[in-house]
Amino acid sequence: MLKHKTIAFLGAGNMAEAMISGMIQTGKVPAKQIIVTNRCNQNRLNLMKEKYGVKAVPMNELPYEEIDFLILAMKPKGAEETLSTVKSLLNSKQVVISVLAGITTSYMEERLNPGQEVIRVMPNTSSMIQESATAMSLGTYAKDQNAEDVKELLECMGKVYVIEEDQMDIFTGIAGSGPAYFYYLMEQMEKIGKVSGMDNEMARKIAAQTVYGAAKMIMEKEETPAELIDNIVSPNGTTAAGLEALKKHNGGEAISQAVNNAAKRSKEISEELEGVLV
Ligand SMILES: NC(=O)C1=CN([C@@H]2O[C@H](COP(=O)(O)OP(=O)(O)OC[C@H]3O[C@@H](n4cnc5c(N)ncnc54)[C@H](OP(=O)(O)O)[C@@H]3O)[C@@H](O)[C@H]2O)C=CC1
Ligand SMILES: O=C(O)[C@@H]1CCC=N1
Repeated sequence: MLKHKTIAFLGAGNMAEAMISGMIQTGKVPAKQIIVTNRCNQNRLNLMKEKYGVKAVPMNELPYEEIDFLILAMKPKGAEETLSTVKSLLNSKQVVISVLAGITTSYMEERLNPGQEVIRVMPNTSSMIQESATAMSLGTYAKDQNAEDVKELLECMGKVYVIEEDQMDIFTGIAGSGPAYFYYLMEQMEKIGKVSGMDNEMARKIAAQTVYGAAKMIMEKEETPAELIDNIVSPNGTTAAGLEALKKHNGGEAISQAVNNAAKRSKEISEELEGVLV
């Protein structure tokens, strides 16, 4: 089905590129069926065209009548203006998909024509290599067939989880922002490796392989994280010493706070844009 769909991105930034990269790699969506636009950065559009073979056009040349799925991929603060612009350009068969943090389906529905299908999505930048953990929540009017097609589209970018929209903030805290926490962690590992005399490229690869292996164990084995930790810890050994330092420096609390703070910010964005004081 996807090969007959035309998908347009309003926004040509990091997230749009990661999603396009994932889509193209599967071969399920022909590059010529993908259109990308932005407000002003022509260099960026040229790059998307050259790198992925997609169509890249100025905003005023976007062929709305050809579009099946319109993906909003600009910053959340641009949502209001964009929705009011596209409202009169869309027909009732087109689906609006938003990847914007904090923008709720009801926010979109209130600003579009009655009955317009909307789907809220939260991918992450690992879409680039088809390893995103992506959430989707359906708006009031999303039809089953379109929801299935959008899920198939998102599966080009990795794993997809259909969730209730009230879980979207916490999902954003864990998975939308999550890659950044692991990059941060790996950056610290690389730094300390370097301080101890290790080549930093080598330390980076070693840290990444370690995180990758640990993630793969969780994905492929039945054991819980606690059981997997148990398999590593020797009494009075190196891991016990490492974990003791993590606990002493509130490592667990730091992670919880990071996720919570991101989730809180997602909720705040919704409230700010709805005009509710926070
Ligand atoms: N980066 C990430 O990891 C994730 C991001 N998101 C969401 O994705 C969205 C985009 O983030 P990201 O790609 O990182 O941001 P970027 O700043 O990299 O890209 C934003 C893009 O939107 C364009 N743009 C801005 N305003 C408009 C507009 N009104 N109409 C069309 N295009 C516009 C910009 O170009 P120009 O200025 O030329 O218009 C630019 O190409 C955000 O809403 C974010 O919440 C969601 C999940 C993960
Ligand atoms: O930082 C942000 O707001 C966006 C949403 C999730 C990841 N990046």
